[in-house]
Amino acid sequence: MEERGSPDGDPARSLEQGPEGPGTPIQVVLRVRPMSAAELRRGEQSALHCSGTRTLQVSPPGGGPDVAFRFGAVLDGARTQEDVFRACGVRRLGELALRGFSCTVFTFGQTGSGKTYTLTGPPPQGEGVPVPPNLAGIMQRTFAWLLDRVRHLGAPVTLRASYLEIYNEQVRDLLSLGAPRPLPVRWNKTQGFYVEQLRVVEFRSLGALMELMQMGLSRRRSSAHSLNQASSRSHALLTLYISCQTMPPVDPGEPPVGGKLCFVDLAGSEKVAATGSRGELMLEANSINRSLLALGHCISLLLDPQRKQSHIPFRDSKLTKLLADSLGGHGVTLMVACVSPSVQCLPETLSTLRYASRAQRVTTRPQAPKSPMAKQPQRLEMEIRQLREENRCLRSQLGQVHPKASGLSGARVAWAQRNLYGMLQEFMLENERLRKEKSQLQSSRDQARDEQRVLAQQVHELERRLLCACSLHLPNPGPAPPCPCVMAPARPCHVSLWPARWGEAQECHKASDVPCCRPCRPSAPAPAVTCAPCAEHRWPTGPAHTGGSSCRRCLALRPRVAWLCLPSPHPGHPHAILTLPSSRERGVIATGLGPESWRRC
Ligand SMILES: Nc1ncnc2c1ncn2[C@@H]1O[C@H](COP(=O)(O)OP(=O)(O)OP(=O)(O)O)[C@@H](O)[C@H]1O
Repeated sequence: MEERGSPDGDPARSLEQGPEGPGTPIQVVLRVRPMSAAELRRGEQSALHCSGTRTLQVSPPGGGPDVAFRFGAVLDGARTQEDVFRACGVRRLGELALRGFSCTVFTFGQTGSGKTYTLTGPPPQGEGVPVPPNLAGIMQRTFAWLLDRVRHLGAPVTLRASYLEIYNEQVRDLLSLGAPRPLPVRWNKTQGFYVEQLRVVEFRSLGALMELMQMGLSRRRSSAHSLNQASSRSHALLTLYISCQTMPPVDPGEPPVGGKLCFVDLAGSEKVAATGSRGELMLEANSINRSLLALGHCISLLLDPQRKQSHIPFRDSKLTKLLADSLGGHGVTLMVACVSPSVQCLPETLSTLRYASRAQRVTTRPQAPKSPMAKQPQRLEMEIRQLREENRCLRSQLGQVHPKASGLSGARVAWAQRNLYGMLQEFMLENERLRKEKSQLQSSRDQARDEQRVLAQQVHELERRLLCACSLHLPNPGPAPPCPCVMAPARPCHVSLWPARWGEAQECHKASDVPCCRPCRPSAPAPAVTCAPCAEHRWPTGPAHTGGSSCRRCLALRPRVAWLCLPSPHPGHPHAILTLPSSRERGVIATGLGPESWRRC
């Protein structure tokens, strides 16, 4: 007897040895369904015989030696749904999922071999008619066990579910609120392949989960053909997301530790000639066969020890993308291979058996996602590395700064080098102090500016009033004169703003005895003039008197003579000297200026 397959033990035992070890093989359980009523009617013979609990013998129809296949468990047609559930060790997978592992159960086999029956039981007898409890499949039994387990766990667990199908190479959400529409499959480093916008529904009770499953099953594509009256035309993936909040997350936004339990009901491989599929059924069959071929190709390549994981063509189909982690990644995987006992189905059965034999030699490297607490040492290590690097940079910067240039004493530098953080703190305090000082200075500067603006306005107003007053007392101010004091060759005392009406700013000379610009006026003496002829009368210097050094009475008494005009003794100044008959009297009158602007030489 030829024996195929190399199971190293049952699934449970292998997982007990530690799924986090170097590599765990995919566990394979073989289920042989009983002869169907149609097969019995046709009088078909069985070609399969179970030998013990783990070996299947295949008797070729034309005679010849039996071929034996060994799997983790072999279950014949007499085994109940409960037997299958127990033999598959799904509870063990559930426990692993609760610990954060990603677990997958998938059924594989030709069309009509009993995959859907194994996972979810027989098709419902009518809408809303539940599957009898004794016929419930692996999924319902796992749900019941899980909800019960969570209830007794004593720690808060969040349960959510998603349900999708891959139909004609399109992913459709079976739990979508509207009509299912194609969803993209994406990839990222943390999640691997995932379906974008897939609806994930939280549930709290077994009833709610059953409803979700029924909703998905009712929406899943199925059709009738010669080998199966309710043949699934799509691959369906129901995933349970289990989040255990046994320890508080380090970061508030961080999701709790979570595992996954995924049930995959693959569509069955079929020979179109055997099923008689035409039109749409044939297109569906081609799509199913193509994706199963891609899956088989990946499994074959995964067996090659020389082959690196990155070279496995998981991207060839949506199915292989979504099963990538279960087959070659960090998941724990159980495959339930389903076959028909009929001799008529033997070629497909042998194909399934070979497929399953290869699969059970594929190993994965199960890995639970790191909990936040488990991540902590890594995180701290990274922080320490970053701080060391920062420290090194600061030290090198400090070395570049000369102590004298930085204004730090040698003792302070030594201290700072010993304690870089202390130094940084000191700089920050100093910086803060300087900022405060700067803001105070800025506010007092602004205040002074405001005061200056008010004073300038007041000055301007006063000057305006002064000018108004002057213009009222003068018969004709004439054109704007320069300040008379500029004519004196004396040192300027200051620059004064002469009234705008009379021109621009002029230099003022204190030496002048005529008050000129405003600031000079108080300091300029106002000497009294004594009449030269009579030496009796005195009058204040000013524009009111035009008679030179004679009082009005003396002027009236003296004889009138012509005045002599002489060139100016001050080059560049437009004035003339008038000589009076009396040699003792001389005066200077600026040409073209009013009487108010004369002065004595
Ligand atoms: N172990 C079993 N005991 C009794 N009936 C079974 C068993 N397995 C399968 N059947 C019946 O066989 C028929 C085909 O089964 P099922 O639909 O599960 O096959 P399948 O492999 O899912 O097919 P497909 O790939 O076409 O969807 C169904 O009527 C189902 O009730």
